[in-house]
Amino acid sequence: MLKILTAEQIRALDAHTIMNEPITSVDLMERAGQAFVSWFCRHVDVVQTVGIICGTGNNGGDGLVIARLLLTYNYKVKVWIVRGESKESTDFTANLNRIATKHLVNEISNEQELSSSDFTDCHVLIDALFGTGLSRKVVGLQEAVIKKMNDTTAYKIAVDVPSGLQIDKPSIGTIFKADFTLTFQLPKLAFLLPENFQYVGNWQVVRIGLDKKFIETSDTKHFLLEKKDVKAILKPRNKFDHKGNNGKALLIAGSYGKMGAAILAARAAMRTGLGLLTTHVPSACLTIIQNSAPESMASVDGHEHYFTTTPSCEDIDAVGVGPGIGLHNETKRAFEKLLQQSKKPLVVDADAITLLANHPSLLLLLPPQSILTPHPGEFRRLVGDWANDFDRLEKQKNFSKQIGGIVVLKGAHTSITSPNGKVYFNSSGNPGMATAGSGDVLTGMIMSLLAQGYKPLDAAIVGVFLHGWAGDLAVRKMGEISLIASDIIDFIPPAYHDLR
Ligand SMILES: NC(=O)C1=CN([C@@H]2O[C@H](COP(=O)(O)OP(=O)(O)OC[C@H]3O[C@@H](n4cnc5c(N)ncnc54)[C@H](O)[C@@H]3O)[C@@H](O)[C@H]2O)[C@@H](O)CC1
Ligand SMILES: [K+]
Repeated sequence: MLKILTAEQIRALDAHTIMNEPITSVDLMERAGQAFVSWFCRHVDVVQTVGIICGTGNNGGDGLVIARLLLTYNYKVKVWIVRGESKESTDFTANLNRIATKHLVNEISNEQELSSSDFTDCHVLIDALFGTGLSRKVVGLQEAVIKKMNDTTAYKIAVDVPSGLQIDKPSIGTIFKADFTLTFQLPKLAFLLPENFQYVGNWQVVRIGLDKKFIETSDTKHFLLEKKDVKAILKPRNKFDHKGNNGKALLIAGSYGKMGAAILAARAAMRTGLGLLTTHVPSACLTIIQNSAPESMASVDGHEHYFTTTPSCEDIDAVGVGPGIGLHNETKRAFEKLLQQSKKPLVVDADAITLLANHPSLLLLLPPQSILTPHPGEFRRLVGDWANDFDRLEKQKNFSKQIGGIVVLKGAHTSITSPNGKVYFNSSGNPGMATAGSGDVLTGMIMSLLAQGYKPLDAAIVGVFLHGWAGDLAVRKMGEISLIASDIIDFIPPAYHDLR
């Protein structure tokens, strides 16, 4: 699990590494520059002209290291130093002195120099204006430089952080729009929020050897999940296992015309390793579920077309409710009865979430540790609108606390919040998974894991990561455009295989 630290914590981490490794700050800067260049040389052809725009702080210092190293690898490099009110940092100055080919370095100290600076013949632009030291909105000359960079057609790469982006709070003003951000040592919170994708682009972490112990002891509530975290949670199968001890689940899903949701969730639950599944369906839909998910038993509702009669949860390890059930009054009443009789955590999705939003008194009936899996639209119905994605995250944390349960807010980097305020961001998955039924598959998977005895938070973490990983395997064969929800189910087995 990668910890996500604030800008202040990262500054302390840098300082601690310099003191304790020990390493001089200029050598640490060299290491950061080398890490950047090692990635760069593997991804950018040497025939490309590279423009590097540097501030006069340490981010700019990184830019100068990168310039010097790229020159040794025979890239055609042009450097622009943007001068503002801030003084040169010591390591910036040291690295400026190390550049032998001074004629490649241009200065931008005023609007006039900016207008005569031509970035247009650069194939690649590297932004080293501001990094984690940004403390306020970018204005004046620096803002004009960022705008000019954004206006070019060059492939844009940010060093550590796109200039103008605050890493741990909402940003205002002009921000560099990177196609790619190579960030040092740890992921940054802002990178995980949808509103910042336009600035951060795709991103990757490169390690620069910052102090591991300091990171381990740093306090944070934000984490990025890695494959090895999920591997560590997975339970092995036992030689003497039988279907009875691999979990019994009850899925309440589907209605007339929306049976696909039930089928996808049921099939995903079985592929995720469930022992026994009962799917509760309207009477007119019995044949559909029996034909499409033969591994599931069926429980038949009193109504032909939608959920009205609450099945018994006795002897059931986990219940999943919501996909495709609709919003009828009788469905609301049956759902309410289900909540009243449930003693164990439930997995609540889709229409069941909308019922909770439409009838907030139902929230009080949710068993503790229940898992809600809203998409942003459903989440908005639950908590109202948000001012920005940091605010959305706060609302998600507060809502988890309020219901004493786990909220899985779906999207790229799905966030999983637990009542103790911790947030786990997913690192698997791809845009191909933004397709009808993908959420139903996730519900089936999480319900399956919960029934198999995973703790609710673990069921959510494993379910979300495995779902994304299956999607990542599926996309290689199917492509982003053609991928459909059933493909995700088909790739659960190799995804499990990869994680074992
Ligand atoms: N400190 C270290 O040991 C290391 C730092 N590294 C690099 O250093 C960066 C952080 O460097 P700095 O702390 O020097 O800060 P930056 O280089 O991000 O910013 C430089 C300075 O600009 C000023 N400033 C902030 N916001 C401004 C604004 N809106 N308009 C005008 N001026 C503004 C501040 O005085 C700030 O210190 C990291 O992002 C990373 O790239 C790396 O070299 C790794 C090691
Ligand atoms: K930058």
